[in-house]
Amino acid sequence: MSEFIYLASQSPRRRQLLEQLGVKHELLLPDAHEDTESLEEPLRNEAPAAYVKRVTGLKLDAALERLQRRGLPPAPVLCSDTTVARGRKIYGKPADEKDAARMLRELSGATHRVLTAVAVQGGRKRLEALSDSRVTFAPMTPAQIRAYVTTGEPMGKAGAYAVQGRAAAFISHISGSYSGIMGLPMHETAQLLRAFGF
Ligand SMILES: Cc1cn([C@H]2C[C@H](O)[C@@H](COP(=O)(O)OP(=O)(O)OP(=O)(O)O)O2)c(=O)[nH]c1=O
Repeated sequence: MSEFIYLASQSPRRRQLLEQLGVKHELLLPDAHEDTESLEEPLRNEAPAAYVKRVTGLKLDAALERLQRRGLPPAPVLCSDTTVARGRKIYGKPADEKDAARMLRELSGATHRVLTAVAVQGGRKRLEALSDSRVTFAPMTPAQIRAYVTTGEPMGKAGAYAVQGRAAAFISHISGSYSGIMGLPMHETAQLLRAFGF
């Protein structure tokens, strides 16, 4: 039985949340030449839940390949992906500030879903979980959206906001998993890791 897991994620939120669970982990980050962006391209008409699960699987495949290539000691590998969705529309990480403002305009005054898939593989065993939450944004004025985008917080975040940051001021209601919205659902992750003996 392994003493630690590999966290294959560049997200500081995921690292922080895994630390909160008290699980010993090492980062398994991509090489400079690895193309991680293209893994996150949605297929045409792909439903959000199918999308987030598929991307998580691709991240995990890439991470396992990396582990082999580097000849690192074996241990379970954990990957995750978060996406925001309204109906079938998928909101990933904004390309730039303009894109962030567009997303926030569309999310303002409405309820959307935040889906986070987690997958762990150890040996040949692969287990997956999906966290599905709902977040309601109060109406935001154009000036509020501009000011929020200027903080830089939306960049690198699905749906162009951070529940754990200043966007909290605009969130009137949440149902589901706060940690899942932030990027790693603690309950589901703990359950998966328990199945690997943690
Ligand atoms: C909705 C929301 C997302 N996010 C973040 C979590 C994820 O880091 C990011 C979604 O992008 P992801 O593609 O899920 O993850 P990532 O590219 O940051 O990291 P990696 O693929 O290496 O694991 O959005 C928040 O921090 N707060 C929020 O409220």
